[in-house]
Amino acid sequence: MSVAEEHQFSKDFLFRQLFDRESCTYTYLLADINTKDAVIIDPVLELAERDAQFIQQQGLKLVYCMNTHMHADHVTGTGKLKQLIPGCQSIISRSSGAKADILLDPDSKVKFGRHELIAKPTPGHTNGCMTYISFEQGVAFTGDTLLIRGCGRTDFQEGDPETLFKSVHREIFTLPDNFKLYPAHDYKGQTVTTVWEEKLYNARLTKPLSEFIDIMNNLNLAYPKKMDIAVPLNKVCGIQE
Ligand SMILES: N[C@@H](CCC(=O)N[C@@H](CSS)C(=O)NCC(=O)O)C(=O)O
Ligand SMILES: [Fe+2]
Repeated sequence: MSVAEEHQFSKDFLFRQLFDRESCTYTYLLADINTKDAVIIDPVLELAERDAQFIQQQGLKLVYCMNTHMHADHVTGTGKLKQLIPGCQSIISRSSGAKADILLDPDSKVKFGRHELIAKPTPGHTNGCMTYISFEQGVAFTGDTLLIRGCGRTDFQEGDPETLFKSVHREIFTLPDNFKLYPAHDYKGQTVTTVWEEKLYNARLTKPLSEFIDIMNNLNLAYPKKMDIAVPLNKVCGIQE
């Protein structure tokens, strides 16, 4: 497998990767180009107006605001987008413990136009982490479970290294090699990876489980600056009027 053989999006699938410079969060806008039905994954509060404007400019109808997990480092833009775009519904996993219009169970499908995302539980960074997969488009949105050449930390919320390792090996590394992986964050300017690349080059997840656990238990990262504000707000999917 090489970069040239990456899975390509179909012509009626709109994909946009948006970025928040402050929290280094990636937000993804996906849509059915024919029906205009759209979903957004992991929006950021401070950029909700940017996202709403883009959705309006493209003539899209935002049906769902989805979160891969209950974020600890930024406030989700879900609540704000629901105010800006009436009718759109919030989505998160049931196992997150957060409140939302729709709570996803394992293998739940999120449909927009003729497209769909399948929710696969990938706990370990938090209990409620989901990876959203489009098998037709060959793409997975991994949240903080898998980051490019790394992975989400496991030292707060319900983090557990062994659970994360098993989630990735069960749900992500079993996908076809040419599937593209889009994470919720990148701190080095990387934008996308593939299953093949991560199985070969991921600095943490290519290690044996015992070594992985040791790495994760010794990251010594500072807690996210906004954690005390973000977690309670994200428990209700962002700001409420
Ligand atoms: N410095 C940032 C927080 C950075 C951080 O902790 N990132 C998380 C994802 S957001 S919950 C993470 O899992 N990082 C893994 C890693 O290896 O960096 C801030 O203050 O917001
Ligand atoms: Fe996170």
